[in-house]
Amino acid sequence: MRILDLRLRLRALGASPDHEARVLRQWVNAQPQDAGKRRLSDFLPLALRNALPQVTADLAGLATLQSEHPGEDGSARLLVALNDGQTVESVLLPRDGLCVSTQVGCAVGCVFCMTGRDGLLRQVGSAEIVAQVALARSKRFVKKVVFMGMGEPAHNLDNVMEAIDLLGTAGGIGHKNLVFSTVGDHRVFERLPQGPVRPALALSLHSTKDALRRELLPRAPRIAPDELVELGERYARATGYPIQYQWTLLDGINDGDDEIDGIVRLLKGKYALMNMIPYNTNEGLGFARPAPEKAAAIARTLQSRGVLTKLRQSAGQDVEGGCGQLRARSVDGGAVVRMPRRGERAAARPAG
Ligand SMILES: C[S@@+](CC[C@H](N)C(=O)[O-])C[C@H]1O[C@@H](n2cnc3c(N)ncnc32)[C@H](O)[C@@H]1O
Ligand code: SF4
Repeated sequence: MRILDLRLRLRALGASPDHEARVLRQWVNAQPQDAGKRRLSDFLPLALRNALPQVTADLAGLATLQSEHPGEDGSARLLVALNDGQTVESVLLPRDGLCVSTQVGCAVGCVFCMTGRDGLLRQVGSAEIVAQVALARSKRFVKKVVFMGMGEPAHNLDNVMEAIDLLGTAGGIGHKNLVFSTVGDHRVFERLPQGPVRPALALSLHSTKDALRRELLPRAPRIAPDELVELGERYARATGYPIQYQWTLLDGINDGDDEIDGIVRLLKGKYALMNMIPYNTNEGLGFARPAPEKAAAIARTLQSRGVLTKLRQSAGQDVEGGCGQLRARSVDGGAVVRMPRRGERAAARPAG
C-alpha cells in the first residue's frame, strides 16, 4: 500500500489537510489515534471518526510481528509479516536505530547476500515501509532509520522516497538520520537532491576494481567505482553530510593490499566515511570473514593513510547471519552457490 492511497482514503472520509496530517502523525509515531488532550469529537469529522477503528486496524495489519530474535549487542532481528503473508526483516539497532526492508527479495543478486538469492519477489509499499517504523516504535524509541534491510531502495524509488518524506516530517526523524543504502544508480543521484527531505547516503562499494565489483554485484547498474565515488562526493557536498561507504569484508576476495591502495586512491581527501563490515556468515554461500586481527589491521592501515574508517559488526549477527537469512530460514532451506576465492578463481573458470 502507498501512503498516497491512505491519504486518498482519509480525504474520502472528509479529512482536511490538518486531519490527514494528524492521523498520519499518530500512526508513524505509534501513538493511539485518540491520544492527546483534544477529544476526537471536537476535531475530526464524523465519517472519519466512525471509520478510524477500521483504518487503525488496517494500518496495524500492514506490518505485524511474526518473530523476534534478540542479540547480545542490544539489537533484535524482527521477522515481519506483510498483509499478503510475505515476510521481511527489520532490525532494532543499538542506540535507537532501526533497519528497514524496502523489497521482498532483490534483483541485484550480490553473491554474498541471502536476500538476493531468489531475485525480486515484490516491492514493499511506502505505507509498509513506514509501518515497519510504527511497529518498531511500538516496542522502542527510534530516532534513526537506515534503509539497509532486504532490497535495493533504488529499485523501489517512488515508495522509498514517499516513506522518507513522511518519516522526515511527521515522523520527526532528522534528515541525516535517514540513511539510504544503495549499490549506486543514476536515478538515485538525480532524485535524492530534489526531495523535500534529503537523506544521508550509504554506497555499497565492496571493491575498487570494476571487474571484481561486477562479479560480486552481478546486476548492479554499470557504474565504475571511480564514477560512483565522484557522484557520491557531489551529493555529500550538496547535503553537508558525508557519504558512508559500505564494504563487506570477504576473506581472500576483497581484503588484499591492492584494495587498500585502491580505497586510498579513491577516498583520501573525500567527504566520506568507510564502514568495513566483516562478512556475516551465511551457511552455504561459500564465503568467510577475515580473521579479526586482519580486519582490524585493514581498518588501522586505511585510517593511518588518511581514510576515515570504522570497523563495524553488523547488528544481530549472533542471532542470525546476514540480512535475509531469517526470512530464508522461515521460507525454505534453499540451495546456494559458492564463489571461488582469490587464486582459485582462474582455475575455476570454465575453459574456452
Ligand atoms: C542488505 S543491503 C540493503 C541495501 C542495498 N541493497 C545495498 O546493497 O546497499 C545493506 C548492506 O548489507 C550488506 N550485506 C549483505 N549481506 C551481507 C553479509 N552476509 N554480511 C555483511 N554484510 C552484508 C550489503 O553489502 C550492503 O552494504
Ligand atoms: S546486498 Fe543489497 S543490493 Fe545486494 S542483493 Fe543484498 S539487498 Fe540486494
